[in-house]
Amino acid sequence: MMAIRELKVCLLGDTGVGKSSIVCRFVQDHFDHNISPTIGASFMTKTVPCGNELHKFLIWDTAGQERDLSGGCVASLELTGYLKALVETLDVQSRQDELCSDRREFHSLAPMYYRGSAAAVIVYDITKQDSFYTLKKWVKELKEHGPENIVMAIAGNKCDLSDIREVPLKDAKEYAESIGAIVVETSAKNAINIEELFQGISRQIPPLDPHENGNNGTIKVEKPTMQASRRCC
Ligand SMILES: Nc1nc2c(ncn2[C@@H]2O[C@H](COP(=O)(O)OP(=O)(O)OP(=O)(O)O)[C@@H](O)[C@H]2O)c(=O)[nH]1
Repeated sequence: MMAIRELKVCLLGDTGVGKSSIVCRFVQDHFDHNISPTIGASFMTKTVPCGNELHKFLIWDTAGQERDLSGGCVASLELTGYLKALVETLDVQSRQDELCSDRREFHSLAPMYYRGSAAAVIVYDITKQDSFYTLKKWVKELKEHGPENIVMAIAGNKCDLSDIREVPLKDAKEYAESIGAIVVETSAKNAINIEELFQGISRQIPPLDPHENGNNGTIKVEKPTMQASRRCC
């Protein structure tokens, strides 16, 4: 018998750094050169074994670019039944209505995605120094407003393009160490370190107390399963 734990994870970072591509590679082992920019946010799940537990990642992929939410709301509200339940819990619907009418920028929505998250994957593009500055802004925001014990994982994506790199790995490692984050260079395109990124997160999540009897939001299941809740591309 294994305990299944639901872990909310959000992806944050500049537009075009590859957040959706990382999720798509992790959940579906697929890469799309023509992937569309995210509007609002998208949601997927994947369950992976971790020691004596199963970690069911509830992954929120957020939009990196500020957009007019009057369009974004439509996409964001095309939700699965499961997601609807989650959204009701978070009271996202009423907040989105409010935000749509105000046409505020998407960053106002970000707290809904990192609130209650066990982990945040903050992504930058190793070929774009600016995306590393944006990453630092996200870290600052998480430190100030995010959950207290949130696991932070930094992904330096597009490492297949290291010949045009602008951000040295050393800089990312030093920064990650200074904030107590995991860091890994990834390539969603070439499937490099994507599994390892999420395994690293799993390892940072303290195991459940074996004496607890499943009344802490966990479910006992017979066998490990892998699943994706919907297509991302
Ligand atoms: N070479 C290379 N290109 C990548 C990689 N990951 C993503 N891309 C490309 O980068 C572009 C942006 O990828 P997305 O996954 O949409 O980026 P995003 O961060 O989700 O962007 P927003 O939705 O705007 O926030 C697409 O053309 C991808 O094909 C990678 O590892 N290597």
